[in-house]
Amino acid sequence: MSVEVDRFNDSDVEIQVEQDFFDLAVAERTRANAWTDTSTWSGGTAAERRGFQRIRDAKTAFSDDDQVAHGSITLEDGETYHVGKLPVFTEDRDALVVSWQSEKGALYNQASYSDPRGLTAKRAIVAPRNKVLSVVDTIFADVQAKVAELRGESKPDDALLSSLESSRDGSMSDIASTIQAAQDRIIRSDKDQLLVVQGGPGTGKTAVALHRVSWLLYNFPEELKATDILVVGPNPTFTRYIRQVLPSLGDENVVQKALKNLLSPGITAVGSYNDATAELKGSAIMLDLLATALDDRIREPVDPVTLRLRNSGRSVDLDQRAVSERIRQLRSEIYVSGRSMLRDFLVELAGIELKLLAGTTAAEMLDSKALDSATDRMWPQLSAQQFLRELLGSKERLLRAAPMQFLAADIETLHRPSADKVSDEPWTIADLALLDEANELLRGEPELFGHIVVDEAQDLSEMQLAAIRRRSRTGAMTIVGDIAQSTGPHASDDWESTKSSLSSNLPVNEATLEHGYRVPREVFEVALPVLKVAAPGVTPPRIVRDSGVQPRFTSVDEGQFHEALVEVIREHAASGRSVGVIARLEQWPEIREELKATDSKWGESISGQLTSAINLVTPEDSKGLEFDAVVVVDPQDILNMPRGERFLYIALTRTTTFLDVIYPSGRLPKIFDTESTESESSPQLQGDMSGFRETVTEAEQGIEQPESLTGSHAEAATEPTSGRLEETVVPSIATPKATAPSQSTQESLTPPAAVRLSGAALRGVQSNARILLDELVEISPAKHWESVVAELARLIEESR
Ligand SMILES: Nc1ncnc2c1ncn2[C@@H]1O[C@H](COP(=O)(O)OP(=O)(O)OP(=O)(O)O)[C@@H](O)[C@H]1O
Repeated sequence: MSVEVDRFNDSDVEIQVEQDFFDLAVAERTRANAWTDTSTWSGGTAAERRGFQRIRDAKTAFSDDDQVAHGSITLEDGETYHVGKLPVFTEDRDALVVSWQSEKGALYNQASYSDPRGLTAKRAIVAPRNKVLSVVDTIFADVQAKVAELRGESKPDDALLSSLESSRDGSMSDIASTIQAAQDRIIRSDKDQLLVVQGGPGTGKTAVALHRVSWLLYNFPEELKATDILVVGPNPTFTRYIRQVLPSLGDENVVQKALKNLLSPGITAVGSYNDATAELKGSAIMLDLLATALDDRIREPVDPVTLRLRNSGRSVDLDQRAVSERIRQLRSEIYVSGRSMLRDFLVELAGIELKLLAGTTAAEMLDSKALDSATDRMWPQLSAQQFLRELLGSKERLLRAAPMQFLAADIETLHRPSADKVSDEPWTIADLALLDEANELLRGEPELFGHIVVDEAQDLSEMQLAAIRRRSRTGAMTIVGDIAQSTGPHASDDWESTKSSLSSNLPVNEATLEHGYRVPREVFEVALPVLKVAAPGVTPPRIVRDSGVQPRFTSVDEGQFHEALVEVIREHAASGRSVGVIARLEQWPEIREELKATDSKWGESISGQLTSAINLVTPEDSKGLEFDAVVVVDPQDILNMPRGERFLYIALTRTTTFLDVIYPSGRLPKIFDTESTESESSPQLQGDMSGFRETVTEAEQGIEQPESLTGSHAEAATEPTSGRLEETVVPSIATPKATAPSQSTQESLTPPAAVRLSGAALRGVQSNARILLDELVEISPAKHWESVVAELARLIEESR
């Protein structure tokens, strides 16, 4: 049996020891940064050489203020190693700090309750700008690890908790210092595979995928350069949101692109969701249609081919059969090369016919414009846009190219009148993948990458997956997403079609991330009934933390809706929170008006730019993003979208702490009905918090009506209500489903006032105590509970 105990080791001695170490390491790092040439050094292990190389490459990525190490590990033999983002060596090439990507550095994140990986302890070090403020020691001893192992759970440590509770500023940060063991296994799994990672909202899929990129670059420098890796995101807003993570790990120059910019750079798509056309255009059957349609543009001549000669009224006739024969040979070539070879052949044939005088060439004698037009008549010069426009604009062309399985109705679905000019063509998101395929048929392979990461991959059509697959050199990819958040016209209920669209001869593996880090328990309880309807087959994430803040539901009279909404938004912004206001685009004009009227500044997801304060976000754009506070505007409106339940689930799970749901009076969707949802409990939530989930009895239910909107979440946090929804009514219209405070088990664990623990320390104690309590309750009959209580008291005392 083993137990993990977190100790806040605030002793001055320990802090001074660490400070001395930090001073030395910072000095060595500065000295190493002054080197201009490390190439002459060829000694040491491969890992050390990579370390040196990395120091040189990362010079621009790290400032002197960057924390030189985020923790340390102590091995069973007593050796201690500090772990940081960048290795640091002394002049004698001793490693002072090992990189988190190295084998030794990995142990810091890999060690867990059930598997300490040969560590006796690890220490998290808080040292902003390299000034050591505190250290937290995790001691791996026998009893508690066994408890955790039996429960199959991982308890968030304090470093993780404080990272999760830190406020967000509109762009994602790295997690190198708090990677969890299960995440670490995915980050370091085999390079040569197609790896699909499924995980609920906030389980760290994006973070894991990006850290995997960093790990690959560190460990396979010969095979993978930063420019060999492609990270594909769902839209430019998301790409902007994540773009700082890799540079903050020292990895600049990785290509990070939104799908539409990858497929057809420079073309603005006027996207359409969920219509039959998008669905058909996304299906793999379009691959056949496009190939046949392009081939159909190549015509064999029915008469001799006549070419005019330069500066004379004369021409030369070429044998129609010879030209046709050559065209048949060239059809299998890439389109543009085939055309160029045909043109060369016409010149060659003309040379034979013309019986050239010595010193002259056929190319000189032929009129080049006439030669081009003759070639064009058989093999037209086409851009991808021209080809697709002419195909979609002609039922005859579509009909000739249609594969067997096509119905007449499919032709109608695809057909659309062409715009007057190619540049005016109203391309849709679905067209971009068709243009990409057309480009490949016309010009051959696009730029290839050694490893491709795709985020939010659950929404991709077969055509989009084909476009990604063709950019992969070997098929090695990391694909992350959540089936429950799959919403487009290609929404699927499993990963099978994704795997088969992307597969190569490399192994295909699927991994799952189970723990939800972003969303606190209070919020997930609200999202859970929505998930059950949105994706009944999907297992909910195991939520790792409570925030102590209850979600707030606010009903407002129609006439005052936007005024009240903006008041809620401004309340969050005034507290320095990043705010995501998730509303359908149709609602935006009125929200904008009201924000303007109150002199507020805000960012908009449709422009791709988020701010660290107020942001207007569409449900579609909200995928992958997160904020300190989320305001969901008129949930019924979101439910009315196609796949509305999934969009609502996504919207509700974007917050790290505060959730406001605001709706016009009488429009609270039934899905939030507390009575119908309260009776169904979540096995996952129970699994995580058994014995601690607050249940609301009939007697406890009541109508709580705070007086005005000024009641804040912060107040709710200091005086926790155990009801599921905190409901605010503006103006004073009664809403039926609010609940009154009840005594929660969490409250009963609060230590006496004399024990002064920081918030994170207290939660650490409570969390340890909970695990132990559950375990003891399970194995002890009720008469032994006295000893359980004594054990709790001891734990609290020990953690002071
Ligand atoms: N080990 C960790 N340490 C610290 N923070 C973490 C850890 N794992 C995840 N997080 C944080 O949790 C949040 C959610 O992570 P991320 O965006 O990667 O989740 P996701 O699974 O991609 O979510 P979604 O499905 O909603 O896009 C981020 O703020 C991330 O930094």
